Amino acid sequence: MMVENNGVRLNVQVDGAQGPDAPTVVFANSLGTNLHLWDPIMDLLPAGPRYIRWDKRGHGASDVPPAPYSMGALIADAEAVCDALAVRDCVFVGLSVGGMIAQGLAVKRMDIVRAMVLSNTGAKLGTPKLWNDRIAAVRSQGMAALADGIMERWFGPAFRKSPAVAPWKDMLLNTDPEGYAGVCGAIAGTDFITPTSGLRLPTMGIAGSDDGSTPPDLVRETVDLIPGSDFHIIRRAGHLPCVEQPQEYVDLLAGFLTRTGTI
Ligand SMILES: O=C(O)CCC(=O)CC(=O)O
Repeated sequence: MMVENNGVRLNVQVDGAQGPDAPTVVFANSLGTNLHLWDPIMDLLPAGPRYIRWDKRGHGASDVPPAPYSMGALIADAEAVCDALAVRDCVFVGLSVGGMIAQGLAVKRMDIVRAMVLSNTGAKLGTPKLWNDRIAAVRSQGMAALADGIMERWFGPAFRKSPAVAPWKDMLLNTDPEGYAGVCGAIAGTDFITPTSGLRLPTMGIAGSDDGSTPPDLVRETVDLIPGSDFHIIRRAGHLPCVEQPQEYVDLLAGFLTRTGTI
């Protein structure tokens, strides 16, 4: 289905239970990926909840407005998706920039987010210079010039050398450079350290031992801003542990859904 936010159409997929009465888990994906990032875990997730995911603006089958995007716009997109599907009290799982969206949405809409999973993310990612250099590179050279470096940060060495890496590299290469640059702009302008420090909700952090984008210490420092949070490292995984170690990822999610009374 398509959901519109301020003239931008967002591609949304709902799996599992249908309808707002079921406990709901919402997934927000990372830069250069689309909602199929979550495909490897979908069949492993516990039955019962409604599972919602969408393509961020500029990614997948969603519209590609001109770059740059603001983090406020990405959060408003998440809000529009959740409101269109009458989501209340969900568990919001955000990976990387998706985890920034989780933090921003939790600050803005506690009625939507009851608990969150901050996966491979931070309250602040990199520096404005890093993102502005990335925008300049994608604009002048396209996605292909960035792809090998990104694969090194996304995946551990064994996965990177295996044939399994090909569809994920294709997903990146098929990302619209305008959409990619747009989301880089949103990350460049975001520092959630102060707002996230004020959050009080059940939170679990997940990191990948080989993550070259958001290393374990960054994820740990971020979830430590929220009292009572817990933190887990998945071994033999990089920036996208839901792809590299799907069963371990689901085991952590299922444990969190149980602890938060979602299932
Ligand atoms: O993955 C994200 O959403 C942002 C972090 C990043 O830069 C990933 C990468 O290394 O390309």
